[in-house]
Amino acid sequence: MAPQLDNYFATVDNMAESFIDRLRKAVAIPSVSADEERRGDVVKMGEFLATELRTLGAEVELRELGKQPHKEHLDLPPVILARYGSSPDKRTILVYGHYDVQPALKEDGWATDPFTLTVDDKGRMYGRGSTDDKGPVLGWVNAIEAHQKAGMEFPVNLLMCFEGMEEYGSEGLDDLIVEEAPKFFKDADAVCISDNYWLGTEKPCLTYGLRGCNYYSVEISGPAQDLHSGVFGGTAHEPMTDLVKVLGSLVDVDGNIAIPGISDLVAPLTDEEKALYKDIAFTMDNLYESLGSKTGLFDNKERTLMGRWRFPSLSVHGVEGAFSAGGAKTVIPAKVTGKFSIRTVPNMEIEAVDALVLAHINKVFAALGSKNTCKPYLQHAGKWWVASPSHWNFTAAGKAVEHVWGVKPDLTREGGSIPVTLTFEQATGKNVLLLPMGSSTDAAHSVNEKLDRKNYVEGIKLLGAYLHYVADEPMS
Ligand SMILES: C[C@H](N)C(=O)N[C@@H](Cc1c[nH]cn1)C(=O)O
Ligand SMILES: [Zn+2]
Ligand SMILES: [Zn+2]
Repeated sequence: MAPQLDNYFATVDNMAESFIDRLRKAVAIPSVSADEERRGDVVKMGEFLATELRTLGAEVELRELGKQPHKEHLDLPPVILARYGSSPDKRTILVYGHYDVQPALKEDGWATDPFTLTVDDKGRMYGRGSTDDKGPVLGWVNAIEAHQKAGMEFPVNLLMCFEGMEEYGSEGLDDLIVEEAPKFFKDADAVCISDNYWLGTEKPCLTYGLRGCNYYSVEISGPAQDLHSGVFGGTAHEPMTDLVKVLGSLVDVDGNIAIPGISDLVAPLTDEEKALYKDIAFTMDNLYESLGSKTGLFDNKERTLMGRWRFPSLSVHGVEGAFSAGGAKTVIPAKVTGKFSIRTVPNMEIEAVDALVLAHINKVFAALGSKNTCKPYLQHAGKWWVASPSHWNFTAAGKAVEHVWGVKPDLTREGGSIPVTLTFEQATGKNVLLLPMGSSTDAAHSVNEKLDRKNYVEGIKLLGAYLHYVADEPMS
């Protein structure tokens, strides 16, 4: 019999404004993990979350992780470990999320201040972190509060692990998960992560795979300081010119990775797997809507989905130290650092990819015959993850989606990365489910990131409903 959730749903609807207010407070804390200057705000956001949870009666610990690797002057932000309920008669679900966000500046092209939650007349709630991942993290907090307000018993024991470095490769968290697997996480029966997105705007999904990410810096230096290009142009090897050649050697315009040996690491596509793509509710128009253009690499949905989920990709992100302002400064930058990443898929191992990338860059640079110095290095890495969706954790989530949204969810993989997903699976030995709240048009990591009010409110219902179905599901 389906759990009786009408009271819970009505309470969530009644509390919607206060839940939006909680998100507004969270978005106002610019917890950008990649920005050293914002480290205090990342800590503040962790403390905000801890206070919200304590107020609701959860037991909360702030775990320090020590210094940030390669940046020893910086303390890593704390991991929030929390427990709500400890009944031996209930199942225990471990949820993970992150309270840090990607960088955001108004001048990047935001229509509104990125750290002021701005709700438009269509219920689109704009703000950095709204969908990635403050909305979903607060979804768990809100689900606890709505149960209390509704006078309903919470259906499971909830363990929570919220980190503040996910957008910077989850520095330090792997070790904590491994250490706590037999301690704080020992009662967990399954794991749930809400930190990805639907494929489109209408149909919810459950996600059973993620790509990994090897993130690189290539530092090229030569002159002792920036130079006047009129005085020194034509007399010295220029770091930026070298870097453009190196970056240009990595990938072609059709998205093919040009590093020798990379494609040999990719697991071959089977006929069985190929057949999965046609039934997924996704159209080329979904892609164009998310892109805001028609500049897709492929003209059909199957190949597009494969490009996102099951083949690697290489993206060039930026150049530190290069002239980037408006105007026409005639400078030769003395030192430039190119940033690029490779999204990895089965069976690409971090170390194997790394060896090929470094060998390729060193070879390309050597062939330039430049007297500058080139230093490529792996900045951070996370492994890909693919799980089995044939588990009661997924069955319960599927029923919850049908109850809340009235439709069976698609089973999807995700092109992005959540580095600790595999660690949770391996360290706890439990099934991991990704249960997204936001949609394909949310523009995570981009300008004008948003979460639709409907996805937030129904998402809070969904997280709560999932826990009820989990409580009812027979162990398989
Ligand atoms: C999918 C998740 N919400 C996310 O955005 N993950 C980041 C994590 C990351 C950062 N560096 C490497 N991985 C992403 O996929 O970019
Ligand atoms: Zn993100
Ligand atoms: Zn995220």
